[in-house]
Amino acid sequence: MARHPEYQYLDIVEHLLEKGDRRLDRTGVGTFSMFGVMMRFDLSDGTFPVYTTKRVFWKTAVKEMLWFLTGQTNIQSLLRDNVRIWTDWPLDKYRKATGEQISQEAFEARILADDDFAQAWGDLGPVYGKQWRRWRDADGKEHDQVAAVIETLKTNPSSRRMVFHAWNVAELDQMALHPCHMTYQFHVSGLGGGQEKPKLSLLVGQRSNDIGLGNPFNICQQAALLAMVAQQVDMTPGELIWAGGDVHLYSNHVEMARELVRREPRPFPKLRLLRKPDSIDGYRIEDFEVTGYDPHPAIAAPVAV
Ligand SMILES: Nc1nc(=O)c2c([nH]1)NC[C@@H]1CN(c3ccc(C(=O)N[C@@H](CCC(=O)O)C(=O)O)cc3)CN21
Ligand SMILES: O=c1ccn([C@H]2C[C@H](O)[C@@H](COP(=O)(O)O)O2)c(=O)[nH]1
Repeated sequence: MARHPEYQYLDIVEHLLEKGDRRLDRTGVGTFSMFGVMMRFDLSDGTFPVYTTKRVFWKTAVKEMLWFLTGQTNIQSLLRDNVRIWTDWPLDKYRKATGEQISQEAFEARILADDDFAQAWGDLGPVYGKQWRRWRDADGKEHDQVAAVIETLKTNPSSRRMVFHAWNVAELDQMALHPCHMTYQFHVSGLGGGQEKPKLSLLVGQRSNDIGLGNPFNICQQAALLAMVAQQVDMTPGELIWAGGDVHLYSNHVEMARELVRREPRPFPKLRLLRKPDSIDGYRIEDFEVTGYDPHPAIAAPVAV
């Protein structure tokens, strides 16, 4: 039997544990790192690559992807959806600016209850959603890169120019964090005719990746994006190909990593979209049906801010 595709991930984890380059990083936590990594996941049979060697909260990750697609950049809308993974950055900024040692819970409650406060303190700047849907050019015109890619997929699917990306150099200094997953490039195969629908693949270029927390989220949310776009253009999902630049294990994730490589992967779940919305803007978390997910237990780990 073929080796379980999750071993691509576990091999990276193991390599970082054994041979990772020890370095200090921006957060001060310290990492074990390697540079230049690729993984490929075949999604054509409905496979949804949610890792199984720990429970991955795939709904949270997919909700984050849906939030990117809305073009929003304020954590208020994430919190309304009970997604708390971005709170640390505005919280850190607020504490440093005001000296107030507010708890995460109290800060989140205030963002939710007080729109003015959310405006002032909950915005992450022009991060992913803004760049994907409303990239501003030098003349002030806004570009919807996602809609443009979908339009090209419908009208000229053999194009080699179906890309959207978030690394807007002019606006980097206004972002809470620089984009980590940066380039999304689509490719269609099987256009030569025949019975089968064409296959849509996605290559994601990610300059920096937290292998313990970020990667499991990124892989399943990128697979979810591919499934949505494929459905919109009436194609079958092909491969998700993921290319990482600085791929690192934070030093406070070493115990989790050792446990992950001790565990044996179980079959990946399957994803089905229960509804076809009129456009890429119409998806909701309820549209994602995931079956056969039977992971090992969750492992809690701190996020480096
Ligand atoms: N250091 C770092 N790692 C990241 O992965 C990361 C950042 N920073 N900054 C921006 C976003 C935020 N991301 C995050 C942040 C936290 C979790 C996290 O804590 N995940 C938990 C469960 C969280 C939950 O369900 O609420 C996990 O066990 O996966 C995941 C991704 C991904 N990105
Ligand atoms: O989707 C994401 C977002 C962020 N990360 C990680 C990668 C790094 O550990 C930090 C970002 O720090 P930089 O100093 O800007 O590289 O966040 C991720 O893995 N996935």
